[in-house]
Amino acid sequence: MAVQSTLRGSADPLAALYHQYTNLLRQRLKRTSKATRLLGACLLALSIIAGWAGGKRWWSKRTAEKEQGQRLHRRNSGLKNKDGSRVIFVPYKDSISKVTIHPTKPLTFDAHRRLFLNPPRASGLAGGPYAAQIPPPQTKPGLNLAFLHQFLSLLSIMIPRWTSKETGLLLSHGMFLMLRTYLSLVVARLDGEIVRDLVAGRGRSFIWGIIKWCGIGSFASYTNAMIKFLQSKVSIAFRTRLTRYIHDLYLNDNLNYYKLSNLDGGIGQGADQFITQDLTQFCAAAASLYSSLGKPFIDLLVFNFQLYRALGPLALTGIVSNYFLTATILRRLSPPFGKLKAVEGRKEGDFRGLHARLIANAEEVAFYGGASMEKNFLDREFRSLRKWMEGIYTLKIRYNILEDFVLKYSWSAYGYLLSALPVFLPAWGGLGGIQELADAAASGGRERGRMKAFITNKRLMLSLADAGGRMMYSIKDLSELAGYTSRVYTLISTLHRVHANAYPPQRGTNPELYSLSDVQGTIQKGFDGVRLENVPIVAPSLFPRGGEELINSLSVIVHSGEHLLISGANGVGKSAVARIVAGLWPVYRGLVSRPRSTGTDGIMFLSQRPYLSVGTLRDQVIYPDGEPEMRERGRRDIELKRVLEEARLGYLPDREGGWDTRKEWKDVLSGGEKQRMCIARLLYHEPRYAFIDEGTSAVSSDVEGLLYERCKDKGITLITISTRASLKRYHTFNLTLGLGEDGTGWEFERIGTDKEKMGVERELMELREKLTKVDEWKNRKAEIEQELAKVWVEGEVLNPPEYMEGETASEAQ
Ligand SMILES: Nc1ncnc2c1ncn2[C@@H]1O[C@H](COP(=O)(O)OP(=O)(O)OP(=O)(O)O)[C@@H](O)[C@H]1O
Repeated sequence: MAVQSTLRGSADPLAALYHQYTNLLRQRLKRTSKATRLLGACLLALSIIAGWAGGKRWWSKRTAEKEQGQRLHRRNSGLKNKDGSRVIFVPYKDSISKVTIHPTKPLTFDAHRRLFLNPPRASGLAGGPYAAQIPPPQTKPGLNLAFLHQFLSLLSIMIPRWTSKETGLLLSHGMFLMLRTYLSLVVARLDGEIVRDLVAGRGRSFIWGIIKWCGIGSFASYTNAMIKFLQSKVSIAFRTRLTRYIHDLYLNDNLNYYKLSNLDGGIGQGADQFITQDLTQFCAAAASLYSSLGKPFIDLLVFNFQLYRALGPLALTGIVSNYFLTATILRRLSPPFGKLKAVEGRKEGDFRGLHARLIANAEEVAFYGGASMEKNFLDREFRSLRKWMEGIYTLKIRYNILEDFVLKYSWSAYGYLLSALPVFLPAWGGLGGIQELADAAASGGRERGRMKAFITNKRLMLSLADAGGRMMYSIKDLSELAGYTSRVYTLISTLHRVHANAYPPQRGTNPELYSLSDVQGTIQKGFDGVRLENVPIVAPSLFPRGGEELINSLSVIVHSGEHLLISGANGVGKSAVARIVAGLWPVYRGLVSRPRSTGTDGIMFLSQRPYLSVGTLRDQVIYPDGEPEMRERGRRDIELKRVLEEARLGYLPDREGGWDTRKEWKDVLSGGEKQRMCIARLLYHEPRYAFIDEGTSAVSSDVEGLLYERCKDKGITLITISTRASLKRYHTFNLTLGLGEDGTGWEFERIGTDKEKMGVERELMELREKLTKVDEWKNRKAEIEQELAKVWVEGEVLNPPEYMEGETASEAQ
């Protein structure tokens, strides 16, 4: 027959493989003996029974696990494993799903530090004189070596091992991508055959072709759906890895979550936008890039090969040079999408941050009636974001016109030209040209042959154009990915810097006094007491600036049972002392000694603003412990009830509906109740030492006294920060800050000493003396008022008005 597909010569490799193995299996089965078959049947039966028993056990274990999960979820609780991992239970659909979280090993962080803090010089990310910023400002997010280094560094977190789950996901994704390419090839061939049969008027073949088309179509749809599904799975798997890694680095004993925005400042206001939005977009872009680059790449290889066979080397040269030309033009003319996206991310973050701030302080703003001011801030931020985005869209218009024209229309025209090669230049037209020459010798059917070859080639060309187009579109996607990559890399590098306390002095400059590059103090943990020796109290500034000295050199020691009151005017640095002992602020010079642990048997800090966590009522009392820790310590709800009663909050469990009630506690409890809840935490944890920063300022003085006495009875040594002199009676020592002319002096004295008593008596005598003069002052006051009541007119004195006369008369009486 004259009509032959140019592709028919290539036997379908998958079909051949399938036939070969089914034949092999059939032959093997025919050759087996009766005994072997019997043995096989027995083994099959045994495995079915074993499978059933195993399945039953698995099912009952799962049911028990679910019940336990539901109970623990209700209590906002989980399980702790011996290897340090935690099992938590999260609602999933109508049931509860179990999630095991393994903490990142400290060694992993150490190993990664090289990637994030010490990048190769060639990448252009090495700090140089700009170590204050990561990445340095001269590195623009875009398609460059810096992007490659950043992406590979993040990849080492997203795919930590070849044996990890993500590798499996990527492999199966890749398999489906290849399957899809193969199906496109089959579809292209089938398309040609159907048109050929239609033109030839062969009804049966035509119908058979349509049936095959539908079958392949449904399989192709399944493949497409799986590709999308696996892409989302890859994206969420990447996100899970990165989020857990970042959380482990962000929320740990080194207090990185505090230091990141209060001391380092490398990522601006906060990490929330980075961890939520930017990370999601990065993972989605990275996962889609795999298919948007991977699939077209496979398509390009396969289709180019097929077209090379069908249309000859001239066409292939044309196609390949077309790619290079297009890629060069688009790359030259594409705006810096990476940089644009990175800035957009930052602006989105600022806008979102303002909203979060308003939600957190809604009550305060409402009392002030500050809605219009807040609206101004929000509108201004949104306007800036809008302007930026409009700018991006305007830049995109020009690029999109060019991109569309080049990729859709000029490529199609080029495709027609290439498909016509076998017809007009058979000698240059590959297999198609040979076919053309053969058909020319035979009589009839030439047009039909051309038609089928053209349809097949045209479809291949379309798929190729589509693949090539997607590759080219990926240039833009890649640039945007570079922007997201830069944001996520910046976050992780900054976290590593905070974690490792890596603040090298800036080259060519001397570090400022009290800069993070020049921290020389020592913290000694494991001391039974609190001691500061020649420690300057310094309010830090964001790196690389130096901090502001509040107190030149403080030396204090607090032993067990010697309660200390820290007093002084506002802003002199009372809370700063607590921040330094807690490790929030650096110890620039001198020595700070404190107990090793925070919490039970160690030291606790109650901040000036009472904090209430999300979770149940129980969680509020036992914070920062969770329920698993509480059970581990062998503590029971009945003890919590007693603790609440001691803090004068015994009515709460009944009022709020039990220990497992979850509410927005910061809105439910009053100011005084919040402070008493914090005292309840102290009574629950029973630390040896406790800093209480204005912890009872909203509590009535009688209850305040009771709370202090209760804490002392429990053996807690109190270090109170307060301006209330009445609190002196519960303390042994008093540290007064902010003395002297410049306010950097301090005095440490025992309360109730002779010196102090003399001071009080002197004050009493002065007051008594003043009281003796009261009558004298009263008479003088009356005289002045009488004088003032007269109205002077130039030259004469008018009598006071009538109503004043009555008043002066009554006063005189
Ligand atoms: N995170 C911070 N970064 C830099 N400076 C800060 C920070 N927090 C507070 N300061 C500054 O440090 C100084 C001391 O603050 P601190 O909170 O210790 O005052 P205080 O004596 O406790 O005052 P108050 O009685 O009002 O609570 C203040 O001038 C304050 O502006």
